[in-house]
Amino acid sequence: MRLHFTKMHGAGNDFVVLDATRAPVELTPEQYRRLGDRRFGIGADQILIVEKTDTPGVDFRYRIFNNTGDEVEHCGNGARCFVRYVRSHGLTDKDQIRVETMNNVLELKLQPDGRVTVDMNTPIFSHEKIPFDGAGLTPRRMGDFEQWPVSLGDYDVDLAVVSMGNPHAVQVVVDVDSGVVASQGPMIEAHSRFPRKVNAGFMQVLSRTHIKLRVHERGAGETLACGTGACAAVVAGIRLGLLDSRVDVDTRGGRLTIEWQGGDSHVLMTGPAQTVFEGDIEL
Ligand SMILES: N[C@H](CCC[C@H](N)C(=O)O)C(=O)O
Repeated sequence: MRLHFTKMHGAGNDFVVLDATRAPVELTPEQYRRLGDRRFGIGADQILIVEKTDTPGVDFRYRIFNNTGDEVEHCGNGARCFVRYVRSHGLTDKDQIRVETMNNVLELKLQPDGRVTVDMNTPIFSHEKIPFDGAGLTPRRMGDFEQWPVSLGDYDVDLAVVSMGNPHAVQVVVDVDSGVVASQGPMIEAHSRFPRKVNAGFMQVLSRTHIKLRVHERGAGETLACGTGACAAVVAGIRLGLLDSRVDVDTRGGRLTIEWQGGDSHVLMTGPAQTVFEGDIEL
């Protein structure tokens, strides 16, 4: 099967984007893995599928597959690339579109400076919905939030847990470049207290309006940036009393800006979205 694709990235989190608006794209997990493979395929953290939808008030459907082949609920950096893609491929002439994912509807807006703002909806804190099993743990209360002492064997890590539609465990660390991402990321990702695994975020607070963030992503390993991870880290940092309502997030791939007014307000994420090349692949 010959597939036309577009290679894109949002702050270094990279994607293969496939257009399924004219004909359905139904691939096997092995074929998604091949597309994401940096040696035997194109190479990407995630594969994004653009589909039509007949849901009233919604412009497109947005499906996301990690490069391990599993379909997931959300991808923030991918959402920014999504709107860049549909505009540049003539699938819409709107500057603001609404797209539905597995469990969400997002508003995506192209900004005059070329960046994209995504309304990421409200964060989810219910342990049942994250999902997170905190049974038997005594959380440390900080601000109006909790840090949960999850055991990694011979030591505990203090995790703030939140979902942006996909699960995140955020740890406040003194230095994101101290090696903790490589040593702790895989253990947290696969920890039994996260029944559907989890994206493991490591946040270094530089000021109340500026953090450094590295994320070991569920089903992709460490990525150069994680959009939902940046939202989760800022939401957790605000509730822990460490951050103000608008924060610049420096990731290894670029800068994202996250805004959240607390409560039931929506999280807004603004950042870059770039097309790298187009091509065809024989699967
Ligand atoms: N690895 C994530 C999906 C991609 C999220 C990330 N690339 C983003 O920008 O939000 C998960 O399994 O939930």
